[in-house]
Amino acid sequence: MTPANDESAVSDAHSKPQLILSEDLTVVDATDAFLAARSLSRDDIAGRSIFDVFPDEAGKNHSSVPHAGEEHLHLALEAAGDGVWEWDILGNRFDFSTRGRAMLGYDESEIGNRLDNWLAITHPDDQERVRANTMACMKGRIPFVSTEYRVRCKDGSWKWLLSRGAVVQRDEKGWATRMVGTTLDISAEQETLRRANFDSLTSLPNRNLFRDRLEKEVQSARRNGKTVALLFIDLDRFKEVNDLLGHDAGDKLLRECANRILSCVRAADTVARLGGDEFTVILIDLESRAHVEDIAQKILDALARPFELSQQRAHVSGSIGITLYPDDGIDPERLVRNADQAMYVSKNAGRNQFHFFTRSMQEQAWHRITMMGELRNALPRKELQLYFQPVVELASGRVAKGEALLRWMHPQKGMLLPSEFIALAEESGLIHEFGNWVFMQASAWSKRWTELTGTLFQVSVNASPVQFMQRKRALHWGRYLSELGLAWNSMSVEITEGVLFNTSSSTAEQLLDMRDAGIQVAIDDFGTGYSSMAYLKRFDVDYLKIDQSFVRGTAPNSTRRTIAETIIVMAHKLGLKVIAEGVETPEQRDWLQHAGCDFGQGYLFSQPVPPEEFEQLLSLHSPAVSGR
Ligand SMILES: Nc1nc2c(ncn2[C@@H]2O[C@H](COP(=O)(O)OP(=O)(O)OP(=O)(O)O)[C@@H](O)[C@H]2O)c(=O)[nH]1
Repeated sequence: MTPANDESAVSDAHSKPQLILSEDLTVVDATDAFLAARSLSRDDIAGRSIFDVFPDEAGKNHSSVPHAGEEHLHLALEAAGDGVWEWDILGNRFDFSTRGRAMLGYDESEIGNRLDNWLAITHPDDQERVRANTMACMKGRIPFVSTEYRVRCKDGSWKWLLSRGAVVQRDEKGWATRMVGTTLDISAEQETLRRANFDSLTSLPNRNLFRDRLEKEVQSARRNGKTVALLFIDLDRFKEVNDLLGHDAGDKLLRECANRILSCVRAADTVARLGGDEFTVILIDLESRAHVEDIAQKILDALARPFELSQQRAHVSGSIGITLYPDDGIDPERLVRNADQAMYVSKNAGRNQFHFFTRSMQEQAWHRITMMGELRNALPRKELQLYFQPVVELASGRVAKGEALLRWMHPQKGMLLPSEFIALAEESGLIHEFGNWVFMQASAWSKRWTELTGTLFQVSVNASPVQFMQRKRALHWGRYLSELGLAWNSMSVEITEGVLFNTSSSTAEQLLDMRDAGIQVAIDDFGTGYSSMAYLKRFDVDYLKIDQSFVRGTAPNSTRRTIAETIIVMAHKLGLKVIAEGVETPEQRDWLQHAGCDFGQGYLFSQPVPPEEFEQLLSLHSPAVSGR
């Protein structure tokens, strides 16, 4: 808000001889001092144009030097702004008051007295607007001119000015011969506006301005019967750039991404950064769907080029979701959601690609939202249950351990496997609650079966990488075991190799804490990921679980079996025990036993079963239990 229309400025300034003007140079109020000096009452001036209040002074002659009568006008104008200008069009003379010049750091001797001298220090991007607005006023198309533009100060910086003025004299043919006006420094307001609307890292429009633009483009397309495309872009694996090269390099990459995306679109299109590594593009005046595809592909190609970041080279890619107005939706909110959903489809399909929004995506999204709501209630409604699958010692054939597996007994859909809901639990953060519940339940069963069999009976639980990510949600499982009075190796935790490779300190610390508490660690699905032996040593892992793809359906002498045998030998050399998953036939069991594998798990022995059934299995294989 400028002083001219700031109500508080009116009351604060009553002691000074000031006149308060609105944007169109109408008098809002005046200070008592101002009125007293001119023998005017408030009623004489309030709500009237400045040029009506001072008709005699406004534009009496062409002279660029204000004569005595005009001083009122100048005083009044100067009180309303930081500077007063007067343009004698016939005399080609543009006068800017001392106060106005001082605002920009220039004195009387600097910058000439012609309009072009001032236009020369006007920002090139704003010159045309200044000219066009002034011309409109001169031609009488608008009663007052009001333009925001940038001017270069003496120190080289740019200031945002608001210039308002009017034609105060015309010749007999109606040509404007003289204009006067005021100039305000609005840099501070512009800066506030800029901060509210632009992203400070990339200078692109931020979420705020993006929403605004999308709404405007949709309105304009509605009026003109045009199509708008909205692209949602999320960089792939950008976190790795931050983790490996540092946050500054990540920032640099984001800035470069902004430039690359900008270079793929036209000036009238909008590129915005919503935050993090998320960008959006609004494409207008579309010719065809193929046109959108071309631009999306261009953006993907641009992002896939290597980034040179302070002597280091980085690679990322982008996943893009696209939605069209009006085909997919007419509401901007809806369009953003559509594009976001389509972007997730690109991510899940392998990244570095684009997908258009489809109705079935919307249905899937609804399905996810519904499932998420139901999942939140699963624990309180006691719908979660543990099943157990035996782990058999191959040499003796006895059930040596059990793996706890989570099941969701969905009231309508029946029993759901972890693959159908764990990703949702990870996304919603419910995984922390679920993980703790599983550990506690499984510990209780371990305790019971240890008492029942008379020997320590270890139960393993699966832990998701997400459970290790937040230090503030540390897994206090070791403490829980002591409270239960359970032995240190009553429980083991199965993690995937990815957890070992996670560079975050939280993950490493939590894993080592767990090891310190005596909980054993097994690596699940071994052989399918990075399979680095060095990491196994670093975290003092106890068990390797060979992925079932190396066992189930494999032929004797096949490469898969050779890999499995090699893993067994290497693991033993490192002092690790090996569990083979997916054992389905006696032939596979015999081969594994021959290869020196310690334990086996699979349908040959038993499917995962509820705890009561598991207990029966135990009694079949354990003399202590069967003897009771
Ligand atoms: N350098 C930098 N990093 C940021 C900024 N804002 C967010 N981030 C990081 O950007 C990363 C965004 O990660 P995600 O999009 O979740 O993950 P991603 O690694 O890109 O993985 P996918 O999207 O699944 O392919 C997080 O690690 C944030 O910490 C920023 O302004 N500068």
